[in-house]
Amino acid sequence: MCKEQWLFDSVLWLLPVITLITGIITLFYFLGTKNYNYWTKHGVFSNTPRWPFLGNLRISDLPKSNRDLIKGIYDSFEGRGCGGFYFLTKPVLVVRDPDLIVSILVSDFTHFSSRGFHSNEQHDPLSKNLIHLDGPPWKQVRPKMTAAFGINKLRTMISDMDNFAAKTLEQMSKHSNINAEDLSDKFMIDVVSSCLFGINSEAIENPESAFYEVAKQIFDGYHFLVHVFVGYMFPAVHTLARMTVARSQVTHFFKKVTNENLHLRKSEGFSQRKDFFQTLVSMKETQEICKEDNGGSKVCDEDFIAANLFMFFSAGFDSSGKIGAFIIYELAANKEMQTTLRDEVLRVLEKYDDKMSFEALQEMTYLEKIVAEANRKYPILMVIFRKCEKAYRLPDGGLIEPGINVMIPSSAIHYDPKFYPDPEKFDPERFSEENKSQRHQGSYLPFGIGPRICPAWQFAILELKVFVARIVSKYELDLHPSTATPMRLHPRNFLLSPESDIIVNLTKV
Ligand code: HEM
Repeated sequence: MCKEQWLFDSVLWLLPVITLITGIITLFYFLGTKNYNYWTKHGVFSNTPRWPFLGNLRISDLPKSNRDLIKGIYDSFEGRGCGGFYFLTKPVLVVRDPDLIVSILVSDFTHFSSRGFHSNEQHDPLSKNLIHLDGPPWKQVRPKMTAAFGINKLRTMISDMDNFAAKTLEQMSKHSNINAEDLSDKFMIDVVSSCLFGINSEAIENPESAFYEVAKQIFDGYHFLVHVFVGYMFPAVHTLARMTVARSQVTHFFKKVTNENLHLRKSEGFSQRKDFFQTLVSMKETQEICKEDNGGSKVCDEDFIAANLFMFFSAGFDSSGKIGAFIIYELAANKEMQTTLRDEVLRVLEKYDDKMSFEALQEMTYLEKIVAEANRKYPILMVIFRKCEKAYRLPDGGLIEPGINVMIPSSAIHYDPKFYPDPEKFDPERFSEENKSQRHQGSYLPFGIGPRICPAWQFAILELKVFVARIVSKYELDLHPSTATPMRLHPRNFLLSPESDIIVNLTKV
């Protein structure tokens, strides 16, 4: 074959291959960037993404912790009230301005009443819980559930909380040091199980407590994080992969506990108790609507009770448990603060004959400030999630369409020196009456604000106060040399968590 012929044949062969490769690259580029003008089209500022499919994320972001990733996104809109972010190819509105935060979470709530967590109800019995409900069913069940946390009900729970604090102290007396997260989790598990569900979970006393075992499985690994992330960002993928809120053994456990508790209550006569479990039972009996979809409306059933027992148990023990551990850490790291708190607690308890009561807790104002600052420095949820339900005009004219996800990066706001100078410092005086009165409502968001605020926020504050007050009244706390200082945070956990154990030495006072 002559040279010309060979060249001609090669070009003939190569031409379709080159065309195919060019076509694939063009298609890949087109699909990976076709959404990138979404924010510009809707009049919202955004930073131009560099790579197809990655959106505004960068490869260098991947090793970052969740908290640092959120801070990076927040910082990328410095000087603006909000900005359009491309999370991979998905447009998400990120809000910075406290005025706009208050509008979205409070005054214009009707546009943003949904959280946007996806669930696969047909094959996930635990999905019908308050955190995952949106739209009319959420509006219908939320006030009934919140009523179980009214201030008069909370007052009656304090003696129960204090009994568990006494059991905690008894366990502590057997050891010279403690694992703060373990201790705090066990206290919160027993308090939530008893006060809300009338169940004795025996987490503090019984090393083989089934509730403690299942609690560890709920947030162990990344099951919940992946479920929330994929469901929020890519609901279709979530449905296709039949993702569930919890692993199957956890689902089985809460269904079984619900069934047993229902039988027990039936045998006792339902009207005996007035706790949260009873609220759920009443909602089942009055056939409250808890879901509306294409298949019509669904009423509260036994799965609805199991789903909310699961979610209130999980949300209840883990968030408060972590804050309890962070407070112990801060007290052990700061002896002066610890002594001031102990003096206050002992003085007030003496006045009330060592009886823990709502009034006594109210007089512990330094404790109040410490709990508030712990919730500032350790914003457990890191982000408040919303989904736009009704088209919304931003103050500068930008349009937010229904279906668009909204993220309020509370952890980054809590570390913005504009709101909290020297943000790494644990400083209870940020919550003096004077400082509190000057703070913008939209810059302190540990529990959210507005109609979708954490329904149990006062319950959480009370249990934390009882736990911390009793411990400092009996023990001097010092950090064990094995505890990392400064504290390192877990890079990937769904909730803000310490990376390693917080071990604290105990000395009786
Ligand atoms: C220090 C402890 C706690 C913190 C920091 C915390 C924080 C939060 C936050 C930030 C939200 C989202 C609010 C929003 O989207 O606007 C939330 C919602 C929720 N929390 Fe808490 N929480 C705590 C304790 C508890 C406890 C003890 C329970 C139950 C016993 C609980 C149950 C819930 C539930 C069910 C929701 C969903 C409410 C809804 O969607 O209507 N939380 N919490």
